[in-house]
Amino acid sequence: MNRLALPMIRLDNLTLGYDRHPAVHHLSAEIPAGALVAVVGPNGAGKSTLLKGLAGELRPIGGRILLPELPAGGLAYMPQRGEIDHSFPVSVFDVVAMGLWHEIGAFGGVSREQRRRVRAALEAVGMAGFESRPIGSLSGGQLQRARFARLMLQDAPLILLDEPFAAIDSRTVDDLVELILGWHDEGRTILTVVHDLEQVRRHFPTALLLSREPVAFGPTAEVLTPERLARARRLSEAFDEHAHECHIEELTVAVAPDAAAHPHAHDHGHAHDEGHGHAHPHPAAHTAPRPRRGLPRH
Ligand SMILES: Nc1ncnc2c1ncn2[C@@H]1O[C@H](COP(=O)(O)OP(=O)(O)OP(=O)(O)O)[C@@H](O)[C@H]1O
Repeated sequence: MNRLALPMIRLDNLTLGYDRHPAVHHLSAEIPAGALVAVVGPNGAGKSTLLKGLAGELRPIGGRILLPELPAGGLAYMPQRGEIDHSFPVSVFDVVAMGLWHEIGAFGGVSREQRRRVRAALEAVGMAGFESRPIGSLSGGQLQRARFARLMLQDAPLILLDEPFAAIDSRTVDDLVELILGWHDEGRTILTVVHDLEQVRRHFPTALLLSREPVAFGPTAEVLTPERLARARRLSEAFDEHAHECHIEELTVAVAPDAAAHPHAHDHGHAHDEGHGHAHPHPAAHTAPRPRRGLPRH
């Protein structure tokens, strides 16, 4: 069977948001296993929110996230880089070794073989010799390399990266892009939030253009057209930040195989395949609680 034919991620009319205010909605898509997808869109488009939902950190307000091919512990998520406490007394080695947590558990020690793997991961990101350095002493680019090393140790088939190239030097960006392309060659499924559209055009075969709803999903050259980018900007400007969940009728029929119920969903013919009988919900996110009320505001 063609490995690329299997959906790694399936979104069914998904709505994600905060305090029941949608941040991104009407999102339906099938992302095949092995895809390398750039998630793009204007500020506030819902890109980070989508990744949080996929990572199980945010429960859907409506619709479903299905990860039919994902083994337990098979998802590695790298959120946006936050501030780090520079007085935090932990070494680069220890931070990177946290990538082995699913093997080691909360109280386990690191074996000789695992130490070797931590060192190999540091070497792969160009950080050999930095093992004993306090994490707080690293530059922004070095810290991002260390975070990539930690992610590598998770050895996950599904990788979610939120703005991994933000505020780092171009040499580091090039190295991190190479690592991502290597993971893609290994057959992993990768979703990366990227702001630089030139980078997306150069390196990412597939793009998902979001603007509070999906604008387009498919081959990058077909997604990043001037018309679609303009539409994304218009949608973003028109979005009502304070709207409650809308089109409740749609949300309650989210699992019905009726593409007409979510017309924005398949801009590039990524039609639903209702035949994946082995699909099981995401362990953390899955189905939304039943919507309580609807205010069809737009
Ligand atoms: N924790 C939160 N609580 C409430 N609202 C939030 C929260 N996080 C994000 N939002 C809102 O959700 C919407 C989508 O935000 P999100 O961070 O997903 O967008 P984004 O596309 O990643 O934006 P950017 O490119 O600026 O990082 C925005 O209106 C944002 O203000």
